[in-house]
Amino acid sequence: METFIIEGGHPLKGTIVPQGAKNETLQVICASILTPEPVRINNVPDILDMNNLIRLLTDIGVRVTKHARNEYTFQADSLNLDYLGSDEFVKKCSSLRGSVLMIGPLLGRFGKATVAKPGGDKIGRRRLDTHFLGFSKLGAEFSRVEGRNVYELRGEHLKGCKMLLDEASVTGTANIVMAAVMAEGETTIYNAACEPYIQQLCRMLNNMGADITGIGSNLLHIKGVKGLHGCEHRVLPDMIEVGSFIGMAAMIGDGIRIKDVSIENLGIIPETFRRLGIDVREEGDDLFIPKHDTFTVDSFMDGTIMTLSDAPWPGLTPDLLSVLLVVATQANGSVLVHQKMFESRLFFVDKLIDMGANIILCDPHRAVVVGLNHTKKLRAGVMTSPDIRAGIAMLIAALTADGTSRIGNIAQIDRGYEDIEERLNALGAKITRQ
Ligand SMILES: CC(=O)N[C@H]1[C@@H](OP(=O)(O)OP(=O)(O)OC[C@H]2O[C@@H](n3ccc(=O)[nH]c3=O)[C@H](O)[C@@H]2O)O[C@H](CO)[C@@H](O)[C@@H]1O
Ligand SMILES: C=C(OP(=O)(O)O)C(=O)O
Repeated sequence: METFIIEGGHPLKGTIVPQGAKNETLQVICASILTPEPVRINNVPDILDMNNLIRLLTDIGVRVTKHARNEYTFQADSLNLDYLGSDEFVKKCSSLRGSVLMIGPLLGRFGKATVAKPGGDKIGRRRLDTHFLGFSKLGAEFSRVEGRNVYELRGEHLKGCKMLLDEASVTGTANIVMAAVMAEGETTIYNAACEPYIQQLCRMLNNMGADITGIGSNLLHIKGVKGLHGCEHRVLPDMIEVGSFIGMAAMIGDGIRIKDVSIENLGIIPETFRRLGIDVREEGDDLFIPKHDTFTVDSFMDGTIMTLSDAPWPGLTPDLLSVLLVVATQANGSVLVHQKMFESRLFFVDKLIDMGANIILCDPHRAVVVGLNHTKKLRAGVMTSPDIRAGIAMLIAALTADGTSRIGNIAQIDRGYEDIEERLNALGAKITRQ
C-alpha cells in the first residue's frame, strides 16, 4: 500500500487543468458495448478506476486501442459472453463501482448480464434496487446464482414502458437508459438523475443513433431503435476535481487558475464555495481563486447557521462535502455539514480533529465545523484514506498543516485523481509517494 508524505505549509500558485470526469467516463466507456462499431473517446482520465474498467472491458472481449494517454477507441464486435459467468469476472467487478455500468448495455444488446457485487467507495450502503426495478419494468428477469453472491439477468425482448424511479440514482439512470435505447417501443423514465454526466451519456447515445429527448430534465423519453453505430465523444472536465482544486486554492493557494472548467456544467459548486466566503472568480471558462488570508461564512437570510447538504442534481453533489468540510475548518464562522445520501462518509473527521480542527461529529450524517479563522494552523498527522473524497480532503488538510503528514492507502486517491502529486508539486506542493 503506497503512502503520501506531505510537507505542509508550502503555498500553491499557478495554473492547473482538470482531468476528464471519472463518473462520465465510466458511463460512456460502458456505452461502447452497445454497438459493434468503433467508439472513440477523448479526455479519458488516467486514473485507477478507469484503468481497471478498461481492463475489465478487454477481458470480456472489447478491443481497446490507446491513441494517446487520454484517448481511446473501444470496439465491442466480438465479446466473450461466457466470461461474464466466471469467478474471475465476479472478483474483478468488486474492485470498482463503475463495473455496475456494464449491466445495462449488456442487457440492452445481448439480452443477458451477470451482476456481481460492485466495488467502489466504502461510504455506506450502496444499493442497486433502482437498477433492478428499472430492468424488471423493461421485462428482464433476475435470479440469484446458488452459492455465489451473483445475480443473472435475462431479457431478450425488452419492451419500453413508463417508470417512476424510486430515487434519482445516477448509475441506475445510466444503466436503465442504456438498457432501454434498443428496447421495443417507447420508454419514459421519471425521477431520472439529470446531472451533466447523464446528459453527456444521452447526447453520446443520440450521436450513436438513439432517440432520447428530455435530456437535462428528470423526465426522459426514449424511442427504441434497432441498432446503434459508432461515434466520437469528448468527456467533460471533472467537476469534483474542479471543486477539490477550489478547496485547495482557498486553503493554501497564492493565486490559482483552474483552466477550462466548463462553468455551465459546475452547477451550484462555485456558489457553494462562495457561501463559505471563498472568492471564486469566473474568467472566461476558467476559475481564478486569489490568495485568502481569511474567509467568512455566510449565514442564511434569517441569521441561522449555514448548512451544506447534498441533494440529487441540480443540488450539491455528495462527493464534494468532504472537501467543503475541510475548507470550513479554517473559516471565520461555523457550518453544519449534512451528508444525507451516504451514511459512513464523515468518520474521517476524527483525523481532522486529531490535527486540531474544531469539529463535532453529531452522528454519521452530520458534523458541525467551528472554523479556526486562521488563528491556529492544523498540526501534521498520520492518517489512512478510507475513501476517495476523504483522501483528497486529508491531502488538503496536510498541505496546510504545520509539519510533515503521512496519508496511507492512497490507492483510494489514485482511483479518481490523475497524477495528483505531480500536478500539485508543479504548483509548489511538497508531496512524495512512498
Ligand atoms: C460511478 C458514479 O457515478 N458514482 C457516483 C454515483 O454513485 P451511485 O450511482 O452509486 O449513487 P446513487 O445515485 O445510486 O445514490 C447514492 C446514494 O444516495 C442515495 N440517494 C440517491 C438519490 C436520491 O434521490 N436520494 C438518495 O438518498 C442512494 O440511496 C445512495 O445511497 O452517484 C453518487 C451520488 O451523486 C456519487 O456519490 C458517486 O460518485
Ligand atoms: C463515491 C464515489 O465514487 P464511486 O461511486 O466510484 O465509489 C466518488 O467519486 O466520490
